[in-house]
Amino acid sequence: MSELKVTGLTKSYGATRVLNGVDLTVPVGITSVLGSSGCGKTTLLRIIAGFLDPDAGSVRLGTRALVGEGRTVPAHERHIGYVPQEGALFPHLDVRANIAFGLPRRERKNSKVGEMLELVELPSSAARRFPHELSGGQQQRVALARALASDPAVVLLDEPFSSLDASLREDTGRAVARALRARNATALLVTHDQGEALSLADQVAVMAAGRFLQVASPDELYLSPATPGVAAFVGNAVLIQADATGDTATSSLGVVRLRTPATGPVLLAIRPEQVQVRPIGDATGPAVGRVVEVSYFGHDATVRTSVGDHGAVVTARVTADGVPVVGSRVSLTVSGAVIAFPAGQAT
Ligand SMILES: Nc1ncnc2c1ncn2[C@@H]1O[C@H](COP(=O)(O)OP(=O)(O)OP(=O)(O)O)[C@@H](O)[C@H]1O
Repeated sequence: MSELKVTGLTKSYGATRVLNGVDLTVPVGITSVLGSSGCGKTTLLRIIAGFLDPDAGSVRLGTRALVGEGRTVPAHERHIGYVPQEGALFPHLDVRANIAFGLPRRERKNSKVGEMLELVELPSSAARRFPHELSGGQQQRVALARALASDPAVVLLDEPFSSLDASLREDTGRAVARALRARNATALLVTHDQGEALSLADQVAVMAAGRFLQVASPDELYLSPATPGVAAFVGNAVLIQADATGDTATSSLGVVRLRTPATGPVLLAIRPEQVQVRPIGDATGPAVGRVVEVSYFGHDATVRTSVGDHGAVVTARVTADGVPVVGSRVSLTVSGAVIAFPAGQAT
């Protein structure tokens, strides 16, 4: 499959600008576009697929311009597979006919359908079933099989797991990623779920307000966020003002160790797993907070506490046996080295 390159894409709906000069290179592998609702992810995919024209900019596939540079290739000539959120399958056709739909007549033979079912880890017996006889996860696997059957140059997946429940979402996501990798696909996976983006993709592009804040591998994105906004969005860091003097900074959570030395006003990005919560009196730490909300997940829980005179809310992740009561006062300590951004850096 080929590399997809998007350059300077701009798109407005009426007076509202939705894409603001977007640049992105999608190499072979899985690239995830991660962003909150309404930031322009689907608009980007629809332009790449050819369902929508940009106001400016270009999309290239390998050496071929798909749009921009004076030409517009129609959607059906772009060799792009599209997997939408849900409801992609034709309800009156069985799985075999759904998968074969995009194939030239001479290729609509059993072996190709069987090969695609095997690729997406469905039994060959699924071929005779109709979409309403499949689970949501199985339907999405068939939708991917249909998109891949015609050997597209690029596969676009628009929140393909968002209608599935949590456990099915994880299993289906892994199966889809395995199938894409087995085909050596160039895939663009749109999601607003950071866990999905970080766990499935080779490259993650974080989008906000019609532009990319950072494009990096999952671990680089998590460990070295480019801006406070990326740190807050990926990994749910709390941003706290502090005063840095070299290796440490003084904040409302006490003196914390910095990942890289800094001097003067900084914005700390503190992740929930870095905040230790203990009952007051049990080795009280440098800061005291009041528990305002607890979300219990079983394997762990997140505890939101209000700290200091201005009531800054700090989130901590605690083990299931260490969950404090809402309204109680707790001692807070930050462990490990913390990421610091210069105060005033754009988000
Ligand atoms: N055809 C349209 N006409 C006018 N505004 C539109 C149109 N399509 C989308 N928008 C607006 O453009 C913005 C971006 O929409 P888009 O669907 O690209 O976002 P998204 O990131 O995919 O959101 P979601 O995750 O909720 O699907 C939104 O504010 C949306 O309301």
